[in-house]
Amino acid sequence: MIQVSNLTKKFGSHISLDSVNCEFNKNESIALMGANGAGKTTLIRSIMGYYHPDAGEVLINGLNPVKERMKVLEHISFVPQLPPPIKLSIDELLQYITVSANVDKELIKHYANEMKLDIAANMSKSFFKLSGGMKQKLLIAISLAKKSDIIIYDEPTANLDPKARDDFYRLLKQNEEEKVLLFVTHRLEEVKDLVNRQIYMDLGKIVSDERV
Ligand SMILES: Nc1ncnc2c1ncn2[C@@H]1O[C@H](COP(=O)(O)OP(=O)(O)OP(=O)(O)O)[C@@H](O)[C@H]1O
Repeated sequence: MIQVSNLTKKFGSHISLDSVNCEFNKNESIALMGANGAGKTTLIRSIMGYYHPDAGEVLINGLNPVKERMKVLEHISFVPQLPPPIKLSIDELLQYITVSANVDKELIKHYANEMKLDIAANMSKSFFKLSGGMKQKLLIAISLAKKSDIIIYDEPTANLDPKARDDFYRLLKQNEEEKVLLFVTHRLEEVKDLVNRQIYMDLGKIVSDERV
């Protein structure tokens, strides 16, 4: 589903990805780990077509994510490390997502409810005025409701309290079948039951890739 071939990405003279090769297929749940600056975020941004590679390529279901970004993003649910500074109200945001990405609004509300986010009480509030944890819960609810075949999470639990983390992992467990789940994390023990592949990066390279 995701093929990364000889992918190199530089920022100035710094090599963030150094000829990376990997493949991610259906029914794989991958913990992507490594020290700060190892290249994890650069890899997932490259998968989503944010960056032009300096060499090599990424293919998502055969499509180039830089050239066919909109088509590729239809297949991907993504929750970033830091929530984006969205100025829309929750109501407007849900409306926008429902129309632009064809996501079922009621399903977003369902998952928000499962994440113990009181969406009804916050409908008119701006997204950026929610607490860090509330933003993350809403983004997670949207990512699950989107029903994509590729789910990418870049350390999504930093702002979640332990109960919310448990809720999140439970929902994810119910939703991982027939998908690629790519989970950037520094806490393997939290996602151990969820993943069946563990990849470590260092200095822009994959240094270990184990199926577990
Ligand atoms: N937009 C950018 N401009 C310049 N340098 C960048 C950019 N994005 C990443 N880098 C550099 O690329 C390297 C890899 O960064 P990346 O964010 O991919 O690491 P990471 O493994 O996700 O780290 P962390 O665990 O801290 O999130 C770092 O040295 C970083 O400074």
